[in-house]
Amino acid sequence: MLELAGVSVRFGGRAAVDGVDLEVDEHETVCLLGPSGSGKSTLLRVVAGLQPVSAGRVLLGGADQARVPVHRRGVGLMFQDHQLFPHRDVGGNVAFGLRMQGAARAAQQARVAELLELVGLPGAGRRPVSSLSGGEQQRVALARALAPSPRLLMLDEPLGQLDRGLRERLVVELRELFTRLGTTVLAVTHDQGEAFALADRVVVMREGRIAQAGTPLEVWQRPASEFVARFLGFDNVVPATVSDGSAATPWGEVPVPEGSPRGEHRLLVRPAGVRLAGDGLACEVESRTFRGAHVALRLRPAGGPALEAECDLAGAPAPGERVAVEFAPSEVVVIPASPRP
Ligand SMILES: Nc1ncnc2c1ncn2[C@@H]1O[C@H](COP(=O)(O)OP(=O)(O)OP(=O)(O)O)[C@@H](O)[C@H]1O
Repeated sequence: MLELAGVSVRFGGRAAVDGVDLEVDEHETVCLLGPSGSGKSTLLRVVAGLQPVSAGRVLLGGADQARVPVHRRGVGLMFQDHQLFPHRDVGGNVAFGLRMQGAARAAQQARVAELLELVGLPGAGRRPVSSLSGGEQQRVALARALAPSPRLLMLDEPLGQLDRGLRERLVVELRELFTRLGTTVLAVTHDQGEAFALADRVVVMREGRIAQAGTPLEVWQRPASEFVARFLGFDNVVPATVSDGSAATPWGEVPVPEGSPRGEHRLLVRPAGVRLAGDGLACEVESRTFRGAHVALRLRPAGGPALEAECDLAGAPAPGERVAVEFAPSEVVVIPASPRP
């Protein structure tokens, strides 16, 4: 459906997007994820035709888009601030793309009603936009983007402004909706929770390049680099010398999964793999945070950097207490040393 080949965008001397190759299949939802300034929005604007490339090609349905203007690309756009037209009612907003397409009035009305039904706002066509809550405005913006049946829907921080609870609900709704409609989606977010909940595939960006692409599970289970691991919020990363079955680290010997590459690498231990034990690495509890079903501990070990651990609510040690921990190899990932990213 969408293919980017060697796409670069330079502003002055700096590459905001640097030689990106990316494919999005029909019916697939791909989320671009990355820190601020990593080039996500620029890439989206390139696909939409709002940003010329310095190098590379953009193909939609196999056709080069170099000379195709924005309104002929057949892509739908929904931005963070959803930019509804304040002087039009809900129906007028949703009908916008249909008017642009020159659809007949009756067809517009039928499609608007269908879309409002779809996004959970049946019969809201006459309401003024100003009377809607943030979440409702988001739904209207989505209905407006979907109304002309774009072959590719692009979302830039679609839930950016909303509070967390609402975002978590909407992201589930979006996913269900896209699955049901078979929409092809390219979305941008800097929130990994959102990306992982929404996407069939996530693409982690760093300084204009792809640091890792894979299913949410693949990326979560096997971050390709220390950058990706830390971006996902995993802070237990240390240098390690891996030999058969275990690794020498600043925390002492840590068991590693079978088949881990030997040699000088980085080692990640997910917090769930740092377990309180009768015997093991001596640590002092620096802090504990209740996180619903478990407690997150920050530990100061006798040697090496701080460790994040998880334990049950019952019997969670208090700050200042001394504990011992051992490592569960199933939660250990050896990250092969490689040049950037
Ligand atoms: N029109 C422009 N002129 C000059 N520099 C730009 C322009 N647009 C973007 N940039 C720069 O390109 C880089 C990538 O920006 P971009 O907005 O694509 O990042 P992003 O990953 O979407 O960030 P955010 O999450 O903050 O929106 C940034 O360093 C930005 O300052």
